[in-house]
Amino acid sequence: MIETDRLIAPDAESPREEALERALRPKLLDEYVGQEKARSQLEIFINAARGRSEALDHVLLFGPPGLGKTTLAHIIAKEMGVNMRQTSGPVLERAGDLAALLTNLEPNDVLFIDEIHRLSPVVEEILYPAMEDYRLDIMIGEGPAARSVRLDLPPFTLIGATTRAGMLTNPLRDRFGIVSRLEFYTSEELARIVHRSAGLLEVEMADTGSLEIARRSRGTPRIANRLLRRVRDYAQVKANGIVSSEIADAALKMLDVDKLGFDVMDRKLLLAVIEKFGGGPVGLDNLAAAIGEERDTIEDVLEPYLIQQGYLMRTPRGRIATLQAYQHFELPMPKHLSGETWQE
Ligand SMILES: Nc1ncnc2c1ncn2[C@@H]1O[C@H](COP(=O)(O)OP(=O)(O)OP(=O)(O)O)[C@@H](O)[C@H]1O
Ligand SMILES: [Mg+2]
Repeated sequence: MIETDRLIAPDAESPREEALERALRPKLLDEYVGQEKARSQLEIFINAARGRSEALDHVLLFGPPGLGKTTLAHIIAKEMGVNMRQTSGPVLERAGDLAALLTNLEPNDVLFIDEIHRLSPVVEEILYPAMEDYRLDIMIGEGPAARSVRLDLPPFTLIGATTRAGMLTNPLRDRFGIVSRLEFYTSEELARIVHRSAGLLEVEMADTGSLEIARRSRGTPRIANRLLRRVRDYAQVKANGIVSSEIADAALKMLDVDKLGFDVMDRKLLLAVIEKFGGGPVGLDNLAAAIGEERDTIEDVLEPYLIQQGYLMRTPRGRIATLQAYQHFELPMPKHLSGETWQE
């Protein structure tokens, strides 16, 4: 029944999982759990824009995979009462691809560009005047016959999503009026999400069961929903389908997700820093080679949660395992960590 090789990988892997996710996706701002800051800001801006019958200002959503960027983009369009067109950075190869999308928008529509840090420079160039003045400047023809044509666009809202705000060029970032950073969710928030999803999936769930799943979901709704589905299978076969905290715990143990929600890859990374590199500092390339993972996967997917939870530190000289990491694995602490005021 396990459909992915990394159970807690925060990116959606199969088309089947994407379909399942769509079914669980909240549709309105009120159903969107957590992210208080982003939500309360958006609520005001959306109401104001609607009140003036204007397009909402351009929105940049950033944060690790699976925290709800795509979900929020859909919600914004829905709350604005407009259509949403969706594309992604790598798909827009030529200026004409973007022009085709933009010229088809209705007034105040949303254009959602996922992975916006991967736009090609030529596409980015024509996006600037489109965002700023709702204007397209495109070249038609080649050589001496080439001429520039200007097209007026209807007012629209660009929503960009990225896991890598740092990779956006400054001119692009500056053109977003609303910038929202999504944060990892607390266990209580994730428990609410699990509870809601369990209702939609018609899983019988004890509150203690949702909390057990929530605690082990790496702060990420996508992982929480995925673990819920696996736990449901287990409960169905082993326990009349009712998910108690004991059942959740047993299922997650079987799936090799530990008490902190770390899976095989998390443990491999932390143990490599500790055992192969003496606790660090170790550079990203060396670490990637040691555990056989891509640099990008380490930076985008594995590290953010380990850093946020205080198991790993990112320093100018490389990654360092913290005291907590040694304690988690019950390993003897190196001297430099046993003192109280250890400094890098
Ligand atoms: N705030 C939330 N409340 C309830 N469910 C949520 C919330 N955020 C995300 N989810 C659930 O998590 C799933 C993944 O969210 P989403 O696809 O929006 O993540 P993402 O940030 O776009 O990820 P990626 O970076 O991989 O594109 C959604 O299908 C949805 O069911
Ligand atoms: Mg997404």
